[in-house]
Amino acid sequence: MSRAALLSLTLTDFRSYERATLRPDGASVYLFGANGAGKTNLLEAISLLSPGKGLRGSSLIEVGRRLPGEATGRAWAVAAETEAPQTDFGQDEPVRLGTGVELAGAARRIVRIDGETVPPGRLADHVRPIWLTPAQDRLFLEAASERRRFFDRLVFAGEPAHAGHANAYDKAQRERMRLLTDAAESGQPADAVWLTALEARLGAAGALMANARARTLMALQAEIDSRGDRPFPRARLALTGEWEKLALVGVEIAEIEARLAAALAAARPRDGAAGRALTGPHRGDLAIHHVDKDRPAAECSTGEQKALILNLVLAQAARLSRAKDAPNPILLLDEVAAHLDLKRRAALADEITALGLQAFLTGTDQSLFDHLKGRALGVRVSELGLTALEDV
Ligand SMILES: Nc1ncnc2c1ncn2[C@@H]1O[C@H](COP(=O)(O)OP(=O)(O)OP(=O)(O)O)[C@@H](O)[C@H]1O
Repeated sequence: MSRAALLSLTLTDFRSYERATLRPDGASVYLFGANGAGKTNLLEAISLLSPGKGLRGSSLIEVGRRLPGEATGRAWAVAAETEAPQTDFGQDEPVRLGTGVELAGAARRIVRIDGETVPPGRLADHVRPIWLTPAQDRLFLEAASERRRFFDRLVFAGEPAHAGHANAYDKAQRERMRLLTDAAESGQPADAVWLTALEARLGAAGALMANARARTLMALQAEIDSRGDRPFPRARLALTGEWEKLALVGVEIAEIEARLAAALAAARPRDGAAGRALTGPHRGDLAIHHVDKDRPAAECSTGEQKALILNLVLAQAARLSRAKDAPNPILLLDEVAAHLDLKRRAALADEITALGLQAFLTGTDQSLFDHLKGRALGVRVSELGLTALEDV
């Protein structure tokens, strides 16, 4: 597989943009401009070239352009061209990707690849964005669910099937809880056959989730440990969930599946009374330890935490950039450079270049990207729109 980088990006009625086009032609891009100029909006548009709600987790109606006072956003579109995979027979024409809604207020977005409407999951065949945003500055203060979500995105970038398993798990979980809470409220027993079928589904999807997380964790840890002389803090990672722990010690997936289904069956009365399932892969946490400081990440400074998480993202990007059968990840780094000291900023620029990755970075000041000059496309974002510098 080739770099699978973006050649062009066009936004129509997306957030603050009536229409804007960016032509990175496969290069990395740094976007600079005043607060509120529209830098993050561009990264968000790229993040929507993958299944899900993008880097802000917004609903579809929020992203359509709205003038002040308008209640509903317009119909919007994000279109991109990516490099076609390099095959033994050479390189094909660029792939055309598109997403958006055709009617304002539509509940589902449409995804098209080369003009054909496809399920959003197919985007992962072409683009795999991984992002780091200011929202993740609070990662270690937030509930475990935020860290799981963050980690699951990294897992997903390497194993797109993970999202399907997580969705199947959530759906079965909601159905099971509805049965159990209805039974608890009515005093009538729940349909045991139906519950058993749902728990079998939860066992199967949950075991696959736990396994994928464990696999990614081990690969990430190996990647972090193997990358020596760098100015980014090394992390020691752990998954605290009981099902991930089983996967980490090598318990077979069929065994995890059977044990999870049995644990859920045994927990019916307890879960019904609590109104939520008290065991399963929706419960664990990602623990990150700063190796050199020998402290949990939560006890580190804001800058150290940012550098730890960035190092995690870079490790995953480095791993995936070597994968033969998947597109390279595209890094979306929102306001990351401003948190890094000079040495780390230089190292980040060198690493993006050395890995041959396409990255999109934002910051208020052009000088934050001095190390990327000549190696990336600089774009000024202002009320005049996007103005590319000519220094690539
Ligand atoms: N649906 C929308 N329609 C029109 N404008 C929107 C919409 N959603 C957000 N905006 C506008 O987009 C702007 C925010 O853009 P963005 O978050 O990309 O800024 P930024 O350049 O990343 O700023 P900062 O440096 O402060 O992070 C705001 O002015 C906001 O009002």
